[in-house]
Amino acid sequence: MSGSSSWTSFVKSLASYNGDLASLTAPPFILAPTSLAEYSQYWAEYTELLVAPTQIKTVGEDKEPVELQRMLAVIRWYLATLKSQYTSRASTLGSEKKPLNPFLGELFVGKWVDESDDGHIGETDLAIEQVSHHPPITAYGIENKKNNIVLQGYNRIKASMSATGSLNVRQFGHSILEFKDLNEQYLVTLPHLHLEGLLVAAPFIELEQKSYIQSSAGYYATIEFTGRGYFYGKKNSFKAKVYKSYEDSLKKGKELYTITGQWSGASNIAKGSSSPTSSDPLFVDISKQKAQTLQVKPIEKQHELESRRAWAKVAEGIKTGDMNVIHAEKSKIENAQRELRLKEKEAGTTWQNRWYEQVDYSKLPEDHDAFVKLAKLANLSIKNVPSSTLKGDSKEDGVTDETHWRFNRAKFDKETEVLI
Ligand SMILES: CCC(=O)OC[C@H](C)CC[C@H]1O[C@H]2C[C@H]3[C@@H]4CC=C5C[C@@H](O)CC[C@]5(C)[C@H]4CC[C@]3(C)[C@H]2[C@@H]1C
Repeated sequence: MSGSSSWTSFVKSLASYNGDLASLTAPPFILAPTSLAEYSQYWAEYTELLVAPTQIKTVGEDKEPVELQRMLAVIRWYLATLKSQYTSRASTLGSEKKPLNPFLGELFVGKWVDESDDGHIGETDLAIEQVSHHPPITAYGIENKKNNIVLQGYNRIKASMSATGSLNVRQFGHSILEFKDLNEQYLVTLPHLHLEGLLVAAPFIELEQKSYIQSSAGYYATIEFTGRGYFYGKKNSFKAKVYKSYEDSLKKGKELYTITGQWSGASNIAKGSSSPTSSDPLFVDISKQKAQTLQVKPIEKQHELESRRAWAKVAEGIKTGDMNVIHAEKSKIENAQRELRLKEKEAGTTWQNRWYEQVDYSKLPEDHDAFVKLAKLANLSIKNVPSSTLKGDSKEDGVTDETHWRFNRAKFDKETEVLI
């Protein structure tokens, strides 16, 4: 591996890693020429699967309620997002890479056009904003007007090195998926992950523990992740269990369905609590689904806050492996940011978020939006704690903060300068 000596010294620096990823000067070959702000596009690369639940309106031949069929279709979409989120760099760049650290107010917008043969998907628009720099928080809003779908969420991570040299990453945030014509919403929480292969300069992600999906129709799913592990096991493995409600998940044998396989490939489904085998019906084969390419304006047409324009020179330096250019161009961006913060401090102002706002649920009625109701149905904490934290879990003890980032769709729809 080129630059293995610089990697060795880099790995040594990991030993004193203090949790702030930006503090690490990783060698060029491990740097992605992409800002972390872009990563939230992975929530909607499979627009066919994102839209599919809204196409289910009648009871199927197996007489399953439409809401249950839609829950299964949402789980298919969720699995596809995992493949995008956690394997895209490995499949395009050869391994996981270190993304650029977004600056406050960095924007990333784009659209997926309808590639279906009957036009049932319509256009899907993406609006990402780096809403916080300390700590780094990315908020995203995805709109599919034709089927009246809004997907919004935000992401923050806390990273730490493990004694065995892998990077443990806990995620904060969640996604809220709304099918407005059906008056149906879903709360989707995030898995924890760790990066293996750091010591051999070929890092890749494995998901771990659990994430949850709660439907406003009551259906509740747990998705448990296991990696290659020590015993025989395929990478990217998961087991999903679908219940009529959270309460049913506490009782033995109440699974409506069990789904097992690889979230990046094929999975099978069986009714009830028994784990399906490959002779059971195929649930989905994500590797056979087509991810769509996001359409992003050419850099010369972008606003100065837009990610690919702002980072263009740094990205060029990463592509040519020129550490001097990377350092010089990154410093320009960082110095400009320091200047901005200084001016704001002197003027007694703070940076105004553009399309997102912090919502403090402790000050709002429960039915302010779908979040509190869905979290309660799923016995999930509404506090600002790591995603997928259950209500009453030790992580939330003492935390009083109930603020979360929310998409202000009206502001985005009124946007005149940063256009898709
Ligand atoms: C340990 C320090 C270091 O720089 O090591 C370099 C190595 C490439 C590993 C660290 C970086 O690995 C990257 C992977 C990134 C996650 C990938 C996907 C997602 C999903 C998305 O929806 C939210 C963000 C998230 C969790 C990324 C967070 C940042 C990660 C862990 C990068 C690490 C700095």
